[in-house]
Amino acid sequence: MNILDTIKAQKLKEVANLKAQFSTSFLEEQPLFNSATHSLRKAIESSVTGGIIAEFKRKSPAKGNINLDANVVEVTQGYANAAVSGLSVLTDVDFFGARTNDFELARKNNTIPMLRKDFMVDEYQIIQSKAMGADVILLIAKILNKKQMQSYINLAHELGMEVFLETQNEAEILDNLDLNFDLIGINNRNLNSFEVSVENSIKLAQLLPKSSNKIAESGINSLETIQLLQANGFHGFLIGEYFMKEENPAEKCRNLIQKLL
Ligand SMILES: O=P(O)(O)OC[C@@H](O)[C@@H](O)c1c[nH]c2ccccc12
Repeated sequence: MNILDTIKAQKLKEVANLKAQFSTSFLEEQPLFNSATHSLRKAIESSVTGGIIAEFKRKSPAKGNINLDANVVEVTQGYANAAVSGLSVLTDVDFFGARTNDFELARKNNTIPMLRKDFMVDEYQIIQSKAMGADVILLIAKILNKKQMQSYINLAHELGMEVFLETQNEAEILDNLDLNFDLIGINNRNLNSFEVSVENSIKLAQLLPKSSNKIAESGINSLETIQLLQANGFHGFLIGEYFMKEENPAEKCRNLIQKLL
């Protein structure tokens, strides 16, 4: 089994356990469930600081341990103070080392748009995302069929959240362009082989309409790469490891943004 199938199988089990513990009406009673959301799309469109979405990630299947002991409040507040457009916070425990309260702690201490980074395979997780205070959910085209994506998008929108659609190849883009997602990410990293190719993302970006909000994801580790991606129509940049591998991730982020100004 490849890694994505392994993660997906694990997620389905995790969701079944959660459903048995917490009903959706319990989730809907959570204080954050009814809180107002913040638009990541608008934050990126109006950004004067480069449209960075900074990620909080302790480890990953691709890179192993990155920064296991990082303090989620310190790092995410530091990112926000560096004037990023949004935060991406991993919530997967098994493969990405998230602690169960990372997202909630980040949410309670930040007001900028927050993307819940996880593998959505069930509507339950969309409701759970809203209860956590997420502004945006991630849908990964590679692990969902079109019917699922459409219904998850509708539900997210009903709950006032935006949808970030992640794609990685030509078919995933062309087959899904008619969906009403809010932001579209092109992942430089193939989630099965872990191979990173910025050139692949640049080529794929040409398939997207001008009006779409294009985000380049993964393996971004230099000012030059961002400038090359900007010149090829990308508006936003999702960056994790480049910041998180430092003892002070927010400082690294601040330094990069200063160079982008
Ligand atoms: O740490 P990087 O290489 O800067 O990548 C960030 C982000 O793109 C990556 O974490 C990611 C992209 N798509 C995902 C889907 C699930 C989990 C994680 C991801």
